[in-house]
Amino acid sequence: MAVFTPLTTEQTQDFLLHYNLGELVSLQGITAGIENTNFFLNTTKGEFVLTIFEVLTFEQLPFYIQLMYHLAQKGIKVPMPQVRKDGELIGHLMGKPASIVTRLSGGYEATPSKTHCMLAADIQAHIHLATQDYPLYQENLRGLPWWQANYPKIAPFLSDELNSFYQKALNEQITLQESSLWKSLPSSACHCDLFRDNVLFDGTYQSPAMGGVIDFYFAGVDKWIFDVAVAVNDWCIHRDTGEFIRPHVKAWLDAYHKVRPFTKEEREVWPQALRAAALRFWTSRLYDFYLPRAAETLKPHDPTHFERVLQQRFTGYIPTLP
Ligand SMILES: Nc1ncnc2c1ncn2[C@@H]1O[C@H](COP(=O)(O)OP(=O)(O)OP(=O)(O)O)[C@@H](O)[C@H]1O
Ligand SMILES: N[C@@H](CCO)C(=O)O
Repeated sequence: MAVFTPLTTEQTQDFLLHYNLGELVSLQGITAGIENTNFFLNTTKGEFVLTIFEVLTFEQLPFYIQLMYHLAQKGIKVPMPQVRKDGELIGHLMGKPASIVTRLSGGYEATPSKTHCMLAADIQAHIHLATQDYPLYQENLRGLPWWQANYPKIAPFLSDELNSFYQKALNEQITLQESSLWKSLPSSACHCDLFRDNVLFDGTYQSPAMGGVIDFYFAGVDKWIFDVAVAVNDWCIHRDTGEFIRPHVKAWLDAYHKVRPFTKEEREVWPQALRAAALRFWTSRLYDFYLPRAAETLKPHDPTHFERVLQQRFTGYIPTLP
């Protein structure tokens, strides 16, 4: 369903000529994604994923692809972009940018246990530490300025009650993110979309092992605490209510803290960071729901889910940081 750009055997073989990856063995379209065309690509040299970028441009891609390369080189389990014979990581295929990365093993876990949370938190903390010396800069393109720019487009679709709720949350973030406290928090290139479907696990449900983190295409420089908030708002909740599953969120925060200890300032802003993370996805989901892209054929994610998560982060249980 989501193979927007099909490829023939010959086109794939021609593209492979730009790499030292051996001969084509098989190519199979992946139907899961909604942004790009992805294929599992097997060659005589190994198993890879070939991506044709449907939305991101050639100029926008280096930040994301080099970031994966930077992390993979440091031994963090993320797809390793393959270097072409011309030394580049990105090429052209069917008039669109395209790359080949290593295929990670495992699958994503729809119902993560405490152990899955600990493994994902551990790799998140290692990613944060490892991007401190990443030289490319791009702010989180789905950060506060994006919410402010796009709220007026969404507002006409919302009830008065939801508009006041949205504005209350947005105003809190404007005050917070202008503060010297927020600006002083540790930051570097973050995944910014570390949801369950972007982490692969090997092993069994009872005894999982980290397969790796995928889909870095919302990555940007942001506060580490925001990235943690994004993750726990997805991994550690009851999906029907948005409430935290307390043992899961505790497991996440403890595992992260063991690798990269939280600071006093982060403890101070934590409840607001959780609301920032909920507002970020409520905004993008409202935007995609009411203002879908012209060519979009797939069902957008449910915005009311993040409305509930945000409500919970104002009135419900907030875990304390270790
Ligand atoms: N390097 C990889 N190794 C193993 N599997 C991968 C890899 N990259 C992608 N996949 C598989 O392809 C699926 C779709 O990939 P991805 O999530 O990146 O799609 P997308 O269209 O780029 O983004 P989105 O999830 O935002 O729609 C994943 O769920 C995963 O199963
Ligand atoms: N994780 C986002 C989708 C973008 O990958 C969401 O659930 O709204």
